[in-house]
Amino acid sequence: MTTPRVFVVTGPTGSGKTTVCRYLLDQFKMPQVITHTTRAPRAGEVNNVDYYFETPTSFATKHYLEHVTYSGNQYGSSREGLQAAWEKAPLISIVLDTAGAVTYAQELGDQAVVIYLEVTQQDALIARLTKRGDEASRIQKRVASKEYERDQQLPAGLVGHAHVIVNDDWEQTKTELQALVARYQAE
Ligand SMILES: Nc1ncnc2c1ncn2[C@@H]1O[C@H](COP(=O)(O)OP(=O)(O)OP(=O)(O)O)[C@@H](O)[C@H]1O
Ligand SMILES: Nc1nc2c(ncn2[C@@H]2O[C@H](COP(=O)(O)O)[C@@H](O)[C@H]2O)c(=O)[nH]1
Repeated sequence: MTTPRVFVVTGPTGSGKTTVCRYLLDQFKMPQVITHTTRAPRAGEVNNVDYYFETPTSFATKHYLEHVTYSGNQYGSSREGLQAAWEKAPLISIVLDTAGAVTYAQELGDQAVVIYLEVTQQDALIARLTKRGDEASRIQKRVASKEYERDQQLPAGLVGHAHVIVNDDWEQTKTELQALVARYQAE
């Protein structure tokens, strides 16, 4: 029987965290934990699917396992969200910034399978955000944030715990993800 675990997908903005979780859902039926945010939806994002989009007032009423401020917006995830996803499948995923990933590793231990995504060329990250359709002003604000700088490196608290995947080549990334899922499906 597969042990319940959460794949915590973290890394810099634009590194492919959301893309990886979509792939895990499509390919392996791994439900994604939906988190809460006060940021405005991007084009095509849907409330209760991509995020629970909150006002600052409604955000404050929720009970979080962890919450952070990222580039001026608030984000948070709950134990209830994890349980709801685990009711559907033993292997689930969540997208978090590196501060959230450190908290999950501390709180959940081996139940948290942390994947740190990185991209060799930093220019590629900004090009990907532009291609994704992010407004230039939002990209500039994000790139100037201290969280952006921080997430460029694997935090000390995740060294020896995280699986590092260089997401330059999507085909190679898929191969590494397939191996990781197979390993945890068998444990
Ligand atoms: N290996 C890859 N090669 C090229 N483009 C990629 C690759 N992986 C993801 N992308 C593209 O890069 C863009 C950013 O990816 P994604 O939204 O998954 O990043 P993210 O890490 O979730 O970003 P953020 O933290 O800003 O939400 C998307 O348009 C996605 O299609
Ligand atoms: N610690 C947490 N980080 C979260 C959560 N939900 C999303 N995120 C991370 O925030 C940034 C920005 O996300 P974006 O969708 O605005 O690009 C990114 O690193 C996400 O991984 C959360 O609940 N907790």
